[in-house]
Amino acid sequence: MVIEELNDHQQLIIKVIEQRTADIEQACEMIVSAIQGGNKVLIAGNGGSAADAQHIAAELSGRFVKHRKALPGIALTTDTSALTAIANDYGYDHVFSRQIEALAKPGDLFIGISTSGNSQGILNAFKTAGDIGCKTLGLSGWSGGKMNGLCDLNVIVPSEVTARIQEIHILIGHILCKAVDDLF
Ligand SMILES: O=C(CO)[C@@H](O)[C@H](O)[C@H](O)[C@H](O)COP(=O)(O)O
Ligand SMILES: [Zn+2]
Repeated sequence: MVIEELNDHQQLIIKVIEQRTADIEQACEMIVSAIQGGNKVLIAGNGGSAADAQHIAAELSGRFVKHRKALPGIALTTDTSALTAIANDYGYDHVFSRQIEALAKPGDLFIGISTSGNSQGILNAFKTAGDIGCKTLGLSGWSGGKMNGLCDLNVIVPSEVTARIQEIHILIGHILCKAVDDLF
């Protein structure tokens, strides 16, 4: 079992290198240009992708590898008061879009993470972020799901296995953080 899992991961990395390098480079340009322009990066996802959102945000406000100034990365998955109030009063599908309505400004970058590309809360968040004039970056899997067409760039990990997709998402997250570190 273990060697099969490791081999699956390795095969997927090879596919990502072959098929998605240009998209990941474009995603790096999006985050670099948002940060250079003095904008915020807002990030959201469910379950393991919520953890990814927090992980990436913390590496912006804290640090990734090198010491540099603190940067505005905010995960929309951490404020349990906001999450529970919005879910209770408006429905779970609004937990991210409502926070975006409250916090986002034109030029900010919203990163929505969904392995299926179909989580309604993330889809609503893309619609609201786009309406406000944010740049929008998706990290997804399968064929991109309903996130296709809802974000400026949807980086689709070519797999149908949630765990494998998530493993590549955090790799992409670290590459985005490296691109930001390289600015300083
Ligand atoms: O981490 C895992 C599975 O590896 C789960 O927690 C997973 O993130 C959850 O089932 C999510 O709700 C899946 O949502 P999504 O990626 O399709 O948007
Ligand atoms: Zn997981």
